Amino acid sequence: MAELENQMQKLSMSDGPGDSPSGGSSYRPPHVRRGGARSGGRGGNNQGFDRRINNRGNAADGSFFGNNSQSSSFFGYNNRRGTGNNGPKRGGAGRGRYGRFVNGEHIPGERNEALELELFGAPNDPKFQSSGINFDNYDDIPVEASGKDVPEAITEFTSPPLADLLMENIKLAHFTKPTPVQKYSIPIVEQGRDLMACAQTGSGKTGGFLFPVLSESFSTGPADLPENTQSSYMRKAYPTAVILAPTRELATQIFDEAKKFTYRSWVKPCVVYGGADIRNQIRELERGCALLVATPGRLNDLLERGRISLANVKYLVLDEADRMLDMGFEPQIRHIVDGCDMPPAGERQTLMFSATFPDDIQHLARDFLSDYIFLSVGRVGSTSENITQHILYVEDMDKKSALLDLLSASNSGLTLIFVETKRMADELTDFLIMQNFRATAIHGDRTQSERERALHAFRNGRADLLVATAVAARGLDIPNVTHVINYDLPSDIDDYVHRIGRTGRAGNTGTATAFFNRNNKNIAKGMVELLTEANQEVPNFLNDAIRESSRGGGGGPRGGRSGFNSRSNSSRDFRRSNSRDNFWNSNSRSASGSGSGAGWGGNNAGWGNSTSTRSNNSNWGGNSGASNSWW
Ligand SMILES: Nc1ncnc2c1ncn2[C@@H]1O[C@H](COP(=O)(O)OP(=O)(O)OP(=O)(O)O)[C@@H](O)[C@H]1O
Repeated sequence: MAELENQMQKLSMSDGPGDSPSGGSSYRPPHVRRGGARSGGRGGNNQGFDRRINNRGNAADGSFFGNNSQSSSFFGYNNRRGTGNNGPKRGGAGRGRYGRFVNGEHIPGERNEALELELFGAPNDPKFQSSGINFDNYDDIPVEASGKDVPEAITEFTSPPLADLLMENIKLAHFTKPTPVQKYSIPIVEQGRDLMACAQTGSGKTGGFLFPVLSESFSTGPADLPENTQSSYMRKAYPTAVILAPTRELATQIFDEAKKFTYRSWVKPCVVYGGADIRNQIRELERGCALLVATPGRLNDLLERGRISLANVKYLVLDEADRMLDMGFEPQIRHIVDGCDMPPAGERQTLMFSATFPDDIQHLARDFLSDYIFLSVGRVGSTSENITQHILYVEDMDKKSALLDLLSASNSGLTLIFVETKRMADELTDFLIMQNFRATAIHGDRTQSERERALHAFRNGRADLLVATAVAARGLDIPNVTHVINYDLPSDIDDYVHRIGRTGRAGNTGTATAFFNRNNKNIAKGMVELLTEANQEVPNFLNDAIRESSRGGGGGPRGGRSGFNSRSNSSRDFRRSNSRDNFWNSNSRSASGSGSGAGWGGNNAGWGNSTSTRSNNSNWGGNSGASNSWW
């Protein structure tokens, strides 16, 4: 990484005159600077980590292209995973590992060493994310929790409030203490409240919803099946918890996390997503499903086929809700929440999690959440200081050379390269392979098995470069990603936040480099705000670009949802801005460090009015369409 930092210095903006907006800080390709010698690929052995080879399904090295990673990620270990040489007997890793809930008591399944190794890894196994040197710094991030009667945060993982079995599983995962979002979410959910939580990328939001939901489920056991269910000729799944996620990869990843923390419990997790064989998913659902992770489209499909009922749902989690709406899942989500048999807000608990919450998404919360607590760890949409950000001025035609320079300077860890189009992802991957780099690609035009193989290769380090479109921007937690390169910047600053958040996770450090030029003027302002806030260097050309934009200099598309040239305005709970409701005279907590949650505001005077505001929510689904243009 130090070498990379040095190389960054060499790519300094003051290299010489150019045609950047500031007139003197453009990137100079190597062939101009030093006579055209191109840097060779890391590894330099052209092992053919090629999407074309992937397409042929023809294992060049026989190690990963040939295997069917799909089966391991979807079916779960209880029926497909190999038993290995020293593996368990049939039934050891199979159904015997599940616990039971008998007469109000949770009886955990047997322990199984081989399965534990598979789920939790050996200590220091690089395939499993371990917390980094800056993990404790999360405690310094200011936390604000607003809403009525915000519960006191916990400071440690303890039982109570967490169920004993969950504590054991948390220990197996080598988690020693909760992250800020977990410190708050655990008591909030335990007390039956709804939650909208915003915390920086890589700061443990998945545990933030899984821990309390599982802990409660372990303690309360399965819900009774609704009446008349036995008469159906089809076996339906009646999950108690439903987690919606925008992409198949993220759904799979949440499922994998759920497998860890449900280990030996009565809670059987399942995952369903599009692009995979629905019959296999149905078969798996028929074996029972207490916690369902799903992408909205596939869940709708299964609901329409009568394979799932939502009548027993106690917990609904919307992970990366803003992205789901961006992707056009709005009608499906509304149908799932409002048009089927799910209990209404107030009778279920609803949790929304993301690192960014634009205002329009916060308004959505009015429809889905009831009397919720808004939690923000740091400023909404901020980036982690664990990520060192570099912005280089690079014209489009010089990007390939600049990329080669960067790659030749970094020789450890995995690098994720974001581009805007699927075509560009393929083109750049081909280019990198030609340069002897071990690259693969992930984007929406690849088949599901190709996408899974690409991710698998990247996770295992067999391909150390992954060229990706926005499909990989959200939520993916891949250990040892040390560098994220925005070869093409996104047009929405929130997308930039999520993309660079693939590095610098769980207290680890990482580097993010972006190629900026006139076409990206629309996010210059947002970037300056982000960089300043995260104590990063702000190059002059960004300020020049802002000035040029404000003079109406044109160029580049308009900004994303956040609006032209600016970041999302949602730095806090949007209900606060509704001063007529007198909403925020109420009880909030603001804390950092110990999470002790000193009172903020401190009086409850506002709740007469705010209660009436919330009571409108009982009509959600009825009039919300009219009042909320987002839908
Ligand atoms: N309490 C903890 N102690 C140590 N590591 C943790 C803890 N909680 C989560 N982690 C690890 O931190 C990493 C990031 O967690 P997670 O993927 O939940 O982040 P996130 O906030 O959801 O990120 P994103 O916004 O990108 O989705 C994971 O590898 C997870 O295993």
